[in-house]
Amino acid sequence: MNAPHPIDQFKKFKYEITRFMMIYKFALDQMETKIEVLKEEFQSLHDYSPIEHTKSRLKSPESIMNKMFRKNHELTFESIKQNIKDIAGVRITCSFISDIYRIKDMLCNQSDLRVLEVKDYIENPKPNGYQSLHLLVEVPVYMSNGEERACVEIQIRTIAMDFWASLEHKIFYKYNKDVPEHLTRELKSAADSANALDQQMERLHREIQEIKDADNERDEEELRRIIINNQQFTLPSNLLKLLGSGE
Ligand SMILES: Nc1nc2c(ncn2[C@@H]2O[C@H](COP(=O)(O)OP(=O)(O)OP(=O)(O)O)[C@@H](O)[C@H]2O)c(=O)[nH]1
Ligand SMILES: Nc1ncnc2c1ncn2[C@@H]1O[C@H](COP(=O)(O)OP(=O)(O)OP(=O)(O)O)[C@@H](O)[C@H]1O
Repeated sequence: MNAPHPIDQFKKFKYEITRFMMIYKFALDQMETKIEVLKEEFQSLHDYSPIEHTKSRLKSPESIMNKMFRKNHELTFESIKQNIKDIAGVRITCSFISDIYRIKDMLCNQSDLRVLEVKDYIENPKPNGYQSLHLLVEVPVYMSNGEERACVEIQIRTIAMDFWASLEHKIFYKYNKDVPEHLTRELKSAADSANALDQQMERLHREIQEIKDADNERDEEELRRIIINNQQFTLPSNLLKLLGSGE
C-alpha cells in the first residue's frame, strides 16, 4: 500500500490539532460561563461579589510543545492530554481569602464537573512564598460525534497574591529561572507582607460583616413591631419574610 501523500498527512494533522484545541476552548468557555453566573448572581442578590475579576487563557501549541519537551514526554495527542493539565486555564481574583474557599466550594458542588485535584498553596505556600488555590476539574464537552472530557486548571487567589505572583513570574523569566539570592529573599519577604495584608483585610472584612448583620437584625426587629389599637405586637419573622416576598 502507498504511503499517504504529504498534503493529506498535513490535512489530517491540521484537522486533529484544530479539534484537539477546540475541545479545550469549549471547556474554557463553559467554565467562564459558570463563573460569570456565580458573579452575576452574587452581585444582584447580595449586592456584593466574591469575584473581583477573571482572566482565562488557552495555552498556545508552542507552549504545549515546549512543556512536553521539557518534561520529556512522548509527543502524541493522548500523551499531551494525560500530561498537560493546564491547556485551558482560568484565574479568579478575589478580595478576601474566605471568598477563595467560597468559590472553591460552589464550583466543587457542581455535579457536571469532576474535581481531579485540589492544591492548597494558601494552607501550604511554596518555599518561594507562592500562594493560591488550584483546582483541576474535568468538564464534559459535547462535540458532533460524541462526548469528550477536558481538564481545566482554575487558579483562585487574592489581589495581593496575584500582585506578588505576576511580579515573581516576571523576575523568574527575566533571570531565565536563575534568580539572584538577594531577590529570592526579597520576594519571600514580599510574600510574607502580602499574606499579612490579606489576614488584616480578612479581619476587617469579618468585623464589617458582623456590624452589617447586627444592623440587619435590628432593622428586622423594628419592622416586626406593629401597633394596633395602642397595643404593640411582634410579628413572627417567617411571617415578615412572607410579607416581604409578596407571596
Ligand atoms: N508566579 C508563580 N506562579 C506559579 C508558581 N507555582 C505555580 N505557579 C502557577 O501555577 C501553575 C501550576 O502550578 P502547580 O499547580 O504547582 O503545578 P505543577 O504541576 O507543579 O506545575 P506545572 O508542571 O508547571 O503545571 C503554573 O503553571 C503557574 O501558572 C510560582 O512559584 N510562581
Ligand atoms: N490557569 C491559568 N489561568 C489564567 N492564566 C494563566 C493560567 N496559568 C498560566 N497563566 C498565564 O498564561 C500566560 C502564558 O502561560 P503559558 O501557558 O505559556 O505558561 P505557564 O502556564 O505560565 O507555564 P508552563 O508552560 O510551565 O505551564 C502567563 O502569563 C501565565 O501567567
